[in-house]
Amino acid sequence: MITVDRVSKTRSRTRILHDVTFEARPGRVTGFLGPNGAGKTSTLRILLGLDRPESGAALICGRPYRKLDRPLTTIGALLDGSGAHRARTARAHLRWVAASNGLPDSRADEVLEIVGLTGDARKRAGRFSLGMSRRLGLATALLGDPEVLVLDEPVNGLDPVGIRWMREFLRNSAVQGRTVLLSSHLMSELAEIADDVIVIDKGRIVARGSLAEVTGDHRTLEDAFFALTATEAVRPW
Ligand SMILES: Nc1ncnc2c1ncn2[C@@H]1O[C@H](COP(=O)(O)OP(=O)(O)OP(=O)(O)O)[C@@H](O)[C@H]1O
Repeated sequence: MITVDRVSKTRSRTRILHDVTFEARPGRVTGFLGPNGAGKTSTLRILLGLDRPESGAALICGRPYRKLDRPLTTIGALLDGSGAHRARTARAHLRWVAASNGLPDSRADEVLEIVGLTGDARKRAGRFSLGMSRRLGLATALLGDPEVLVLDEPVNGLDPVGIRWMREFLRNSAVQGRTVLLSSHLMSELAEIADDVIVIDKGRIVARGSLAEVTGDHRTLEDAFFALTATEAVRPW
């Protein structure tokens, strides 16, 4: 369970988050949708303890990130990149992160298998393609078998096979009872995968609810989004 309660943040004298409030529940994929610069990454960074809110609270299973004991066992996060040093092999990276959270070495091979990287365990992270790096990042997030997964733009740059794999993986994670929160500016992608949707625009939550509730009477989530944010769709020539 993720609870974000009236989180505000100012950067360079500009308020970038205004009383951001939402929940992401177990067993559901929650899509965090907004245009470039809306405040998605800033919100996720606060949730993951990488930044502090000015006011309000972002809680994971009832606690702020910094109060979690062995955080990897509660929450796994995928931000940009795999987080691995280029010269380290995939397995060495995973063993190093596992050790830092008191997890056994054997977990490294287990998560490599889950993400389909068993055959690349001895390859250096610097030689991984974008799709492989994304899988390695996900493997790292899964080390502690966490009940919450947070992913920032997880399908960005992936090919159709990678997108489908990621979509199925996230759906299965929710079916297993995990809380899955993913950010995206890709509306059609979110409509494919999300049970619940939170829409953020210019640092404010402008809609939240099930996919059907947020889509409302509009034909698609994209149409609903443009109506909610009153953004002029860029017309083709
Ligand atoms: N370090 C910083 N200093 C000043 N402003 C910042 C900083 N980081 C982010 N911002 C501003 O905060 C706002 C929200 O940025 P954020 O990266 O959270 O958006 P986003 O929704 O994740 O966008 P994108 O889809 O492009 O990743 C933007 O206006 C951005 O310019």
